[in-house]
Amino acid sequence: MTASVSRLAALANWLRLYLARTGRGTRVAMALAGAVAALAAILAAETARKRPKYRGAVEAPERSWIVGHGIMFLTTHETRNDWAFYLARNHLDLGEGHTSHLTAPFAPPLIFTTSPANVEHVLKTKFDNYVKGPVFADHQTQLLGHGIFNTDGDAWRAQRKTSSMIFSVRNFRDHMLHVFSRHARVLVDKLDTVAARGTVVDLHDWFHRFTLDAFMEIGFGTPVDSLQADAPLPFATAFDQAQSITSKRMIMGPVQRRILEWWNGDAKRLQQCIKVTDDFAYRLIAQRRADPNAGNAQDLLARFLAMKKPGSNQGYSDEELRDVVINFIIAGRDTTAQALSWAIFELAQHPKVVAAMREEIARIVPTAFDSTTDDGENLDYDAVTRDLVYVRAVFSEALRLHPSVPQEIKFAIHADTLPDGTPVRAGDGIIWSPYAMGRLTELWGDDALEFKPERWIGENVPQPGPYKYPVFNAGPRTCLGQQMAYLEGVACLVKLVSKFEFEVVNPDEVTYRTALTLLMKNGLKVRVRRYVSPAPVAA
Ligand code: HEM
Repeated sequence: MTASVSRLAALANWLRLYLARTGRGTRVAMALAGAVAALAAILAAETARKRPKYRGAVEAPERSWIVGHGIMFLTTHETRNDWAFYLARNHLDLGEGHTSHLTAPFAPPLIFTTSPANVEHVLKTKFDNYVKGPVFADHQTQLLGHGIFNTDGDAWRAQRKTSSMIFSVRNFRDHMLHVFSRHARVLVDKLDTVAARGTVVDLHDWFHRFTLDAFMEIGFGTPVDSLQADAPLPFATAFDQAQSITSKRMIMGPVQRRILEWWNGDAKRLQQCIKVTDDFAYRLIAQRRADPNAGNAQDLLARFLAMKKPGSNQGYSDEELRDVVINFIIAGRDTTAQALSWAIFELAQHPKVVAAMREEIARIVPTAFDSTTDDGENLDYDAVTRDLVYVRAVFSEALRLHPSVPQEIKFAIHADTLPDGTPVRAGDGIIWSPYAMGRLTELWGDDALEFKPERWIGENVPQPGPYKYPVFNAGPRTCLGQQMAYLEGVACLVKLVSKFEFEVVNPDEVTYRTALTLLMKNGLKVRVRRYVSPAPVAA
């Protein structure tokens, strides 16, 4: 921002000196007016070209003359998800349904929907017609390369097949649960120390370190022990910043984003961040290639190292493995760390929910309250994956209001019609917002904005299904790690809630930073106290 202002000031100063020296004020003013008029005409024509010309295509509100929703896109970046909710709410209140059009000069034409039927159509029924495509690739390739989040077709299928091998029930039960429990134990010990001192900690940062440590072991067979370090790893800081910069591109055309990023310095910042994340990934790959025992390992990277590329006799190159590492760190670290952060944020404001969790934990895994035993290794798999119904509901409910992937986009290959009758042209982008969908009374009832795990529980309570609740995506590209996320999230919540009380010291500052995932912009600063469970009443 400051750089932009000083560039503008320098330009104005140069113009002032030039006019004073040459005495060409009138001619320059006329030329400038002509240039502004020409630019306005180009922008208006470009925006009009993107506008739907057929009946039944309703434009989203908040449209400006000449640039469509362009100004809204730019000015609402910081509050992107709430803007999506506002847009959906406003559109529904106007009686215009769940789907609207967004237009801006040089951006791809976009259809924004919160309709579960439309989401099902895009993610499952017409899966082959809706792809990540070249626009998404233009935005994300710098960071994600050709990893699983940023590919379609055979390249995606091959990566999905290889990576799905680690997500087996046997691996969950015999390996992952123990890894999560062990790293959660480190977190508990650290929290114990700060509870004794009464210091404030940023739990958001600690959760990212916890999930990174666990995933580095599970995914790449390489411990990093970042929870033990005094500060976040430089890699992690660079990674978060790179995500934030690339997510701004979501609604920009290629020319527009290049100019803007050059102007505001993001282009240079992104390059620097990617250098840090790449160095981290390449070091990891070199270590594994040099490890004589790597051949016996069963982790994700080991499987890719041992694999030949589809239709070829060659193994994956370092560049391709770099893409695997970066994509899976986003998948395995960020999403679950953020779900845990938002869950604790909600729990700190809902003591009755915490009491209900403790009641369930006391019934099903009572050893969790015992600080003298290392319950870490002993958490029961069936308890975590099946019996702790209320704790699981807390995790689902936190994700409903705060989905780790708050917004998604796919592009149409061929013209089509959505189930609600909205026509789609070839090349149109379809955006849906799990964040907005999770808050709509039309989908969740009058108490949609309340944090209420009870809504998930009960014999006759229908589960929402993945299209009304597309938090884990759905269809052939459904999240591969959903079960793993619940395993990690529930195990961690059991340990934390049975041992600590959390007071959020910056509740008014807690908000998201617009990025691919739902990072907390100012962290989650908490004061921690040891929870002492009441002594059992003698019968
Ligand atoms: C609360 C936690 C999680 C949430 C909310 C979540 C959500 C999602 C979403 C929305 C997608 C679709 C992204 C897209 O295509 O643009 C996705 C895909 C994926 N997720 Fe997760 N995820 C979570 C945890 C995990 C974990 C722990 C892993 C394990 C590594 C994982 C692995 C994946 C993979 C590999 C894909 C790509 C699937 C494909 O394109 O075929 N996720 N996830």
